[in-house]
Amino acid sequence: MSDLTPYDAVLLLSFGGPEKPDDVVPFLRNVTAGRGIPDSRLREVGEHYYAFGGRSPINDQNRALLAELRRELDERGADIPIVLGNRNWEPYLVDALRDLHEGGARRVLTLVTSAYASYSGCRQYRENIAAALSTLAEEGRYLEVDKVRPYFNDPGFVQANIDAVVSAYERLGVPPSPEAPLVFVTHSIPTTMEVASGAGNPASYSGQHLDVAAVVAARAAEQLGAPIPWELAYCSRSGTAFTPWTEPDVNRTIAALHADGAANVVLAPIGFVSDHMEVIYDLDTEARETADELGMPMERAATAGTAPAFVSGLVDLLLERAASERGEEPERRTVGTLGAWHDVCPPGCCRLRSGVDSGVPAACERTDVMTVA
Ligand SMILES: CC1=C(CCC(=O)O)c2cc3nc(cc4[nH]c(cc5[nH]c(cc1n2)c(C)c5CCC(=O)O)c(CCC(=O)O)c4C)C(CCC(=O)O)=C3C
Ligand SMILES: [Fe+2]
Repeated sequence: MSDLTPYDAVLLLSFGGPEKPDDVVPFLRNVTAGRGIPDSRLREVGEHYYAFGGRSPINDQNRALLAELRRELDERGADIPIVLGNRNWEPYLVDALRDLHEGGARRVLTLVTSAYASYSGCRQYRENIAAALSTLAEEGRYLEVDKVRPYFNDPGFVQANIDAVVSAYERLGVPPSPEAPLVFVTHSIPTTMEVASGAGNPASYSGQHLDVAAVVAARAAEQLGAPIPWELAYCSRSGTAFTPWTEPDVNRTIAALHADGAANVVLAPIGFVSDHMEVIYDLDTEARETADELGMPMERAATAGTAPAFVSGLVDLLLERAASERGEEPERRTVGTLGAWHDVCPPGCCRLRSGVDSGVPAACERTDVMTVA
């Protein structure tokens, strides 16, 4: 019998995506909320979605992950509700929390579908939680919500990525070498966000990826029996050309490797937890076109998705956090050199810009305020 006390519900919190063409503009209006971008521009931004029938695979992938988490919790005898809530689409976060409250939940543990710590993957979700809690408080519904620490260096998540890289080389049929290097890929972010992600933390967003990449490459190399030359590249840059974002772009990296004599390439999207739009468009469509034009056979490694090692690692993290809240000292398992991230973010953690307090309230953060009884 696994104990998730003091929690009485688990929330899987994600980005959300459109399910049909008519959803695309309203979805993008949510993503870009408050920036007043005209619908005509949103339809252009939505081209990737329309090219896939107006449907993102992300919601199906989250429902599949939810089902696997449910199965794993049942298997361990953890009788606790688990539901899905999204930042930008149905089921919306606020509705998911309201349903949980209606069902009697008062203390909720959240798992976000971002493994790495940055504004996009950490604080922005915590801002969404704070906003939802404030709406619910106006309805007289009070909940306490915690969030599981960033899990990029969780042994389960990393194992799923090691297995995926080994399988990708097996499909490629060419062992790793300078002729068949490995490119780890993640989401590009503005460099201001990258700098802010490292403030007060053991590593920035890109530093976290480099640490995971080193472990994945070393362990996969052991299994494949050859060292793996690797690099970290980025995809899905947006914003204007005047704003610097983390580089190099994956297409540029593929071309540079080709120029240096690589005849094949393996892409490993370690920055994403499932094969959503950024993966199927930016990698399986765009990067594949780049590799095809260069005549380079390319294999794209799977994302963690619903790999048993990943799912089991996530449930370990839920149990770990519950134990910590009960005042126990559970083992905080990690791989790599960085160690376990904080359970509760320090004030100012993962800001949009370093040193700039946006004034937007964020939940799951230490208040560092003395309360007088
Ligand atoms: C680091 C990061 C992750 C990885 C961590 C994680 O997995 O959470 C991520 C995930 C995702 N990003 C997604 C989609 C979008 N991201 C956008 C815009 C942006 N992302 C950013 C960063 C990230 N984003 C940033 C700095 C922006 C620009 C500022 C802004 O606009 O906030 C835009 C707006 C249009 C555009 O600018 O291109 C869209 C539509 C989807 C859904 C995919 C689907 O539907 O399958 C997912 C999972
Ligand atoms: Fe954070």
